[in-house]
Amino acid sequence: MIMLQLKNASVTLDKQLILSLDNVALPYGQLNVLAGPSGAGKSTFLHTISGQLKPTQGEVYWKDFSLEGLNESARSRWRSQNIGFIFQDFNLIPSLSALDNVLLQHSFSHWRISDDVRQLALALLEQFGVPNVHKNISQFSRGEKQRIALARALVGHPEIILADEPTASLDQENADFVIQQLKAQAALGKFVLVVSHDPLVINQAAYTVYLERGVIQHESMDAA
Ligand SMILES: Nc1ncnc2c1ncn2[C@@H]1O[C@H](COP(=O)(O)OP(=O)(O)OP(=O)(O)O)[C@@H](O)[C@H]1O
Repeated sequence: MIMLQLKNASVTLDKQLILSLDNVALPYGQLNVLAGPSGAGKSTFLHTISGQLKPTQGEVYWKDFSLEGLNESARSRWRSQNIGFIFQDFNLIPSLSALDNVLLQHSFSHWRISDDVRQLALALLEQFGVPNVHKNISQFSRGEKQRIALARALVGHPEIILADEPTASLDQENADFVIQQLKAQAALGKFVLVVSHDPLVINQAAYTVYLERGVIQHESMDAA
């Protein structure tokens, strides 16, 4: 059941202790939320568990697998094969179409995009209600952009989904849509962790970790 584990892990940047985590254990199969005030270390936490940042002390375990022994390029490969990311500001390429944005990662890592991947990208965009997938990103609404970003995050079948404030720039209807999709992914057995201040998200979480000044203040389990 436990997917992510950190024990006695810390991150020091510029001689400042940014994260100090005695014991973090988060399960897959449910919506996990990381909350806390600005500057608490939430983004640093995401960077650490995704291997973009090596902890100064301690190790990150995904199931029994530690990122510790991997060099930077191996960690980067592991990340692109295992993690789907969703961001507050979508991080889409404005000059590309919706479909090309969803396929972009694959076009970097494969010399040719297979028909299966293209079909999956089209199916996800359709499932998420994105009209006219050949239109340029700049012509989509914010809600549609986050749906495109969701499709991009899921097209590689990642086992881990990390979202950084995914609802912060959306209206309630679109925010709800994103939360429901993330919950549905968790229900499929994936590991889902969302960084969020949004009460809409926190209310839907099965498990919330509150971080303050780099330390976990409390954790709460919900019946949601
Ligand atoms: N590269 C760095 N060097 C030094 N300090 C850093 C670095 N990156 C982040 N910090 C500091 O680490 C602390 C935590 O930053 P982080 O971005 O993880 O917080 P956060 O909880 O995600 O904040 P926000 O909600 O505002 O995005 C902040 O005090 C920040 O200034």
